[in-house]
Amino acid sequence: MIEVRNLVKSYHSKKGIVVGVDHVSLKIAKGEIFGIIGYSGAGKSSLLRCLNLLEKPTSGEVYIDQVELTSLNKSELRKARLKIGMIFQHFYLVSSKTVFENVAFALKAARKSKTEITDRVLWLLEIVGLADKKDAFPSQLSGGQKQRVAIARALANEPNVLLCDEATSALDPTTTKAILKLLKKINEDLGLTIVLITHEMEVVKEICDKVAVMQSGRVIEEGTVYEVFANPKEDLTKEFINTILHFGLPDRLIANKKGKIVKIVFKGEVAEESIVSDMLQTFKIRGNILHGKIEYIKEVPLGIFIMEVIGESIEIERALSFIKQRVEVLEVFDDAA
Ligand SMILES: Nc1ncnc2c1ncn2[C@@H]1O[C@H](COP(=O)(O)OP(=O)(O)OP(=O)(O)O)[C@@H](O)[C@H]1O
Repeated sequence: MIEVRNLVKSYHSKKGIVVGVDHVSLKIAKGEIFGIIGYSGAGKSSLLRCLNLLEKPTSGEVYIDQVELTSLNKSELRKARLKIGMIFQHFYLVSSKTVFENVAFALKAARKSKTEITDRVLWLLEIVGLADKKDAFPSQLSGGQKQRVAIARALANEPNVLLCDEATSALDPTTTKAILKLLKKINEDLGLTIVLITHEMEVVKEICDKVAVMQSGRVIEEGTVYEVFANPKEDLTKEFINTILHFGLPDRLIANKKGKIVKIVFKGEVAEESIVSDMLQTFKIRGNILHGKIEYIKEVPLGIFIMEVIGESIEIERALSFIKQRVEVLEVFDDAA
């Protein structure tokens, strides 16, 4: 339902031309929550803003529901944009207007009747859990409540797509969780496609179905969140995953290792089986678990273990091939973790 083909966005700056987005192609299915992760300057905002043409792409195409946005005239684009909601890190509420008026404003622009507006605003405030704050002003709200108002406003015109620009980056971890839960609920209840950009892997793990990793304007890795967590290919992706799985080993352990250090990833139900203990009983080896964790990504278990396997080389080889037949990812570290 969203497709980006060969998108380029470059800027003219004093230092010359800066390429924000460098030939990106992506497909995002209807009803999906799609995360785009990257460090500052990777091109996430530029890409997101090209999806509703807040930024005009330098070249390439943007399709939303088969409509190519860059080919629309001004009034067609205005109409198309009503179906693409957007929320931001800093909320951008109008401080002189109440919560009700902030949400109603978006509907007034779409020329709805007064009763229609009242009914819809009250319904939206109910959805975001702020019915009791309708007469409050933004200054009287917490950050999480402000973002809820912004979400209600973004949903005012029944969009099919919601773009989230670092929507939880200004919030504390508990409020972040609550806002992500609300986004998930909206995604499920209203069938909304959500594209979010973030620099936090936790946000991706919490609600995204798919993720694209950006670096220097390019998408360097892409896939389902589960697969990317289970088997990251690029160093940057591994770095992001490490921020929540913390699998770095102390240098001291690596320097003093007696056997082989291996990383074993168990996917799905395999994570709950006793493969490691079977291996230890079957072969003449000893194993020290250095790190072990079972993560649940959308309730599907993903087990990641790092262990030192000690014994005769031939026995270690046999043990590892035993494991290899039962799991999809087995990495052997010789000198580094
Ligand atoms: N209006 C602009 N003029 C000049 N260069 C820009 C402009 N907007 C973005 N850039 C440059 O494009 C590149 C990508 O920026 P972008 O803001 O899209 O990255 P980002 O991943 O969203 O980072 P951040 O999270 O810091 O916003 C950067 O090198 C940035 O300096």
